[in-house]
Amino acid sequence: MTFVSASITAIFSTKIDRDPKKAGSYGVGFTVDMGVEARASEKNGVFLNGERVSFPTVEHVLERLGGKGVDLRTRLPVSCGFGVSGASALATAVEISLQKGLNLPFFRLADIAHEAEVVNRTGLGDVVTQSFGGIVARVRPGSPSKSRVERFLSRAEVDFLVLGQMPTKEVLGDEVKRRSINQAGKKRLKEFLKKPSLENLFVQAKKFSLESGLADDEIVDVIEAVESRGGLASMVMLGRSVFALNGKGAFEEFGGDSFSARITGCSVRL
Ligand SMILES: Nc1ncnc2c1ncn2[C@@H]1O[C@H](COP(=O)(O)OP(=O)(O)O)[C@@H](O)[C@H]1O
Ligand SMILES: CC(C)(COP(=O)(O)O)[C@@H](O)C(=O)O
Repeated sequence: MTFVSASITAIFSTKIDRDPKKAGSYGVGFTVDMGVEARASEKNGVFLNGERVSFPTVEHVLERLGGKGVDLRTRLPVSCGFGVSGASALATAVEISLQKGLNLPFFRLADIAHEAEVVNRTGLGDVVTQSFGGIVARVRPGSPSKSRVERFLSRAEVDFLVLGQMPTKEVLGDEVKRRSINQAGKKRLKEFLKKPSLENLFVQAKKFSLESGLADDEIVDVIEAVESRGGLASMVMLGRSVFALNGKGAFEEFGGDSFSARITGCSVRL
């Protein structure tokens, strides 16, 4: 079994390129001790929590490595900003390599998972965050082997509230949205790096979610409710979800599913 952490993006700006190795994103995200477990399978195709699904990002990895099938398990919601697609792609790449005795270097597998994400527009920087682990600032975009990151370790429990899905493909395909995302994302990454504390991550992330236009009224209401009780909160990119420090009490007055997870520096486990 291979486990790969969820990746929660707080701030990002896109770098689109025809070459998947050069495409990616700048930004800041973090990994937690919840994620996706993958097991190589003799059955053809992708199974998610026991059900056969269409998952082109993972199918891309299977094809590239000559794998038959994979059984994925997760308690995380899909398409809600937790980088389930990136975790699934990376965990599948590691599993298939082990099953087939390919002995490929880790960063070769990570680059294949990144390529699968970029080609299918299900993510840009998640696999980079997941390859390194912790609080990861992506200062040079691209595939894991080409990117450059600043990595910070932090001990914290983060609360999450999931209000709904936001298909990554649609947002990344919208040029107008991309323009405001990129403008805000570059600025907020710079401001985070000036003081790379967990608290400043929340401050800059909230500004990013407002300036980029990605946070809707309900998301803003949740963030403000957490703050009014003395916590910190921002929006999970890209999903209708919120992450918070001391958010549990405030979450109770809203619908949606909530759970908590710890930040981890160890994002890939066998
Ligand atoms: N039940 C499902 N609901 C939504 N997407 C699914 C489901 N099963 C598999 N998928 C695949 O998962 C991908 C989710 O990718 P993405 O929108 O990037 O979400 P995430 O934030 O979880 O990475 C979809 O593009 C789709 O191909
Ligand atoms: C924010 C996003 C572009 C998408 O993230 P997700 O919806 O979780 O796949 C991510 O890949 C990033 O570059 O930081």
